[in-house]
Amino acid sequence: MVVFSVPAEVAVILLDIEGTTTPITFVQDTLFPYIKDNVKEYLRMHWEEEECQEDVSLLRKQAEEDSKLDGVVPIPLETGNGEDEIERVIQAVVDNVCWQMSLDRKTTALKQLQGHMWRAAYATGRMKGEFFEDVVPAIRKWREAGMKVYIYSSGSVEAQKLLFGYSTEGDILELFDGHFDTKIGHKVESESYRRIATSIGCSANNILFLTDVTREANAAEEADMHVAVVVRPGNAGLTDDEKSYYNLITSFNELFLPLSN
Ligand SMILES: CSCCC(=O)C(=O)COP(=O)(O)O
Ligand SMILES: [Mg+2]
Repeated sequence: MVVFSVPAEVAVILLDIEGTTTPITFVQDTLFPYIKDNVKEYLRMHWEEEECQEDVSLLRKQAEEDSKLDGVVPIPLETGNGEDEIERVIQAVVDNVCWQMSLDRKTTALKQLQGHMWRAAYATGRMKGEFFEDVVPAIRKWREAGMKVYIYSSGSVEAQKLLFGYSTEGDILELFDGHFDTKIGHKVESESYRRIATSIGCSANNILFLTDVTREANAAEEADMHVAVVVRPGNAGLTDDEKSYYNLITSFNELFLPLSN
């Protein structure tokens, strides 16, 4: 087993979700199809609610920002409250969501709606968050060794809390000291990682970030975080240059903590 020795200055482990704690297949085959299959019904049921209208406004604003992109679906304002008019706007929202999902976009607007939609699926037991088998035991060990553990995912904080709160391992939210999503900034921008360090109250070099995406690893490294790239079944392949540049781990068990020396 290859071992990555965590530098002594690291006191915080920051984790990505998809491709790091959780198989990409769970996201692609369970979480995302639920959205595509249920978005129209969800919008019809919740249309009059404030939360739903806030989600739609955010999606509309995002569509305006995306107006130059190929295939973008604009979301018109309702010009009345007749059933046909509401149905016309709902259809535009559905088409916009499906367009964004076809590109696996990580916009805050899309992720916010998804988080709200998954609430019912988790609460009724229709879905349970899944993790690679090494994940939960390793996090428990890190915490016993005094590490703080945070999540940083494109999935909204609400979606993250559902995944860890309703999981195959039960409610494991207590294992985390906090959560970050794209409200702090996008995962490929180094400024996001600086803000996370400030928010946690430590230096960036006190943090080790684990992710499957090298553009995210690169941004974190630029902000002075330590990084390791997680190689899991089903993740995108890495180039030879990436394989030789980054510290790679295939399981959280490959992290060797300074306190366990
Ligand atoms: C609770 S996260 C749901 C998965 C998701 O929507 C997503 O975008 C995951 O992205 P990540 O940044 O964790 O790779
Ligand atoms: Mg990921």
